[in-house]
Amino acid sequence: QAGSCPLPAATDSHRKDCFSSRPASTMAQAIKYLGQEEAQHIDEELFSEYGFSVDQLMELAGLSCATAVTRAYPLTSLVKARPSLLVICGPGNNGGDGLVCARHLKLFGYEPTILYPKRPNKPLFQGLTTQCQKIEIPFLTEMPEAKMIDEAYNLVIDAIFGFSFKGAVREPFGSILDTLKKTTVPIASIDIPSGWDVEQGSTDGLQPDMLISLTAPKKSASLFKGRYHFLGGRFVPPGLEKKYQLNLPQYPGTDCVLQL
Ligand SMILES: NC(=O)C1=CN([C@@H]2O[C@H](COP(=O)(O)OP(=O)(O)OC[C@H]3O[C@@H](n4cnc5c(N)ncnc54)[C@H](OP(=O)(O)O)[C@@H]3O)[C@@H](O)[C@H]2O)[C@@H](O)CC1
Ligand SMILES: [K+]
Repeated sequence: QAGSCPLPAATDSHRKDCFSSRPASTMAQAIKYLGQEEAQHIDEELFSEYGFSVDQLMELAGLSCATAVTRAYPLTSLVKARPSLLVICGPGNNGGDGLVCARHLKLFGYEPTILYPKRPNKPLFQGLTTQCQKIEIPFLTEMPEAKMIDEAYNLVIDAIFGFSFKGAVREPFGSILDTLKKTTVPIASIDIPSGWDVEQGSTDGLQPDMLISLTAPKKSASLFKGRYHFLGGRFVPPGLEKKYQLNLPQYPGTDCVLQL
């Protein structure tokens, strides 16, 4: 394909620009890290102005998360005999992303188990729960002890809180996060490490090994110290990206995730 590039002596960066849908000038600008209100405005606009439904975007978000997990922790890299994962889902849409992620990971050959202690009484979440139950993903009735988690699972997926988290953590999630802090298995956090202030992070909170930022990273992601930071949620319309000056990097080919 390189022969079709109109630039003379196409270097790698020239080639990238040739096959990019955006002008070269925007590619160098740094990706924007969003504040809490800005993330919520973008979310609302996707529904109100752009006509998306929650379940549509949740499906794409959860698929991105499952795909990113397969990149960072391929089946062949897992240390336990079984490809077991613990997915902990919270009471909002971050928890919904976790349910979708668990379903895809099961189809990708992993063995997820879900903890979903506070379930919203809404058809969307009931449907996502049924879908997981029907493909024989087990649901735990209580949070295991840290030692048991370290023995049983290769990875914990943290889908407890996302960009709407505020204030002091309420139960049962305070105890769940306290237990998670005592575990040594890697943690992959969806959108925000749960318990972190969306903008300021947390000095004594979770220290996940992986962060999957959805749509665009939030401000606290600049404090993430783990090994893998991925961007997912490849559904942002160009008009919205421009309005909020997100400066999103180009996803490779047809991929739904990108390692930052
Ligand atoms: N456009 C996008 O990018 C898309 C984003 N998506 C995903 O949605 C996520 C945002 O979802 P969200 O707005 O539903 O909020 P989320 O963060 O899950 O939490 C809300 C829940 O937590 C609770 N809660 C809050 N604070 C608490 C506390 N201190 N202690 C205890 N509980 C607390 C709060 O309870 P309440 O205050 O209502 O009692 C409520 O039940 C986002 O991060 C991304 O993952 C995708 O699905 C689709 C496209
Ligand atoms: K999270």
